[in-house]
Amino acid sequence: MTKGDGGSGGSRLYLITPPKLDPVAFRETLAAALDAGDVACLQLRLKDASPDDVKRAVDALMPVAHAHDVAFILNDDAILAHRLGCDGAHLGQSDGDHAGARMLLDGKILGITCHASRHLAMTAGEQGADYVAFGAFFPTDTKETVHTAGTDLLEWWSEMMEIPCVAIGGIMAQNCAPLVRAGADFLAVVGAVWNHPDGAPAGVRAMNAAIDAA
Ligand SMILES: Cc1ncc(COP(=O)(O)OP(=O)(O)O)c(N)n1
Ligand SMILES: Cc1nc(C(=O)O)sc1CCOP(=O)(O)O
Ligand SMILES: [Mg+2]
Repeated sequence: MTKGDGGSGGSRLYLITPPKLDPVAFRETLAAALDAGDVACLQLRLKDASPDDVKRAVDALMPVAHAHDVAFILNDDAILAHRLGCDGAHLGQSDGDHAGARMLLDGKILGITCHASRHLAMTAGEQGADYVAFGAFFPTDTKETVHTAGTDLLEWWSEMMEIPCVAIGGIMAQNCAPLVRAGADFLAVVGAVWNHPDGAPAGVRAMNAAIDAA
């Protein structure tokens, strides 16, 4: 993950899967979304799935991501990400030992959730995170959120640090401009793409157009 070089503000799209999916049926949906425009990486985020289910999803979806030159990141589990040959893992504050994950994922991507905390972000950077994620920026139906982040955090981080930052939480084409301008390297979205009324490809196009226009 390098600092954004996407749209005018430098942000790129970070796509996260819906929390439940049928891997085989979802292959085509994903391919159509990735055909529609620039996506830097795809995070497989299946909640309450067994390791076997996650493996089936990785086997079905990682080749689609790679065919589109999109990095494939597994949520929540660094050991499984390593075992399944993913390009990296995204870990929250309750998803195990970050320093151990850093060693295991040598040469791979490690992203860490930092909520709205400068302290957590500094610690993640010291532990070798390839990106830090701040959120939630806006209300979201995708997940119950406790923390609220503001654009000051993105400005502070991007002025001070070379490590890329990801903004997440309720981000849509209509509200993303301030995040782009504040220095978010990546905008992570679920609903803006998968719940777009005109379908996921329209969601990807709308997000990229909004990033370019910011
Ligand atoms: C890019 C990105 N940022 C934040 C999160 C949230 O991670 P976490 O706090 O572990 O919560 P869950 O996603 O596991 O519910 C994320 N997944 N991706
Ligand atoms: C998975 C996740 N993590 C968040 C955080 O604040 O850490 S918000 C969130 C949900 C993102 O989905 P949507 O783009 O639909 O709001
Ligand atoms: Mg997690």
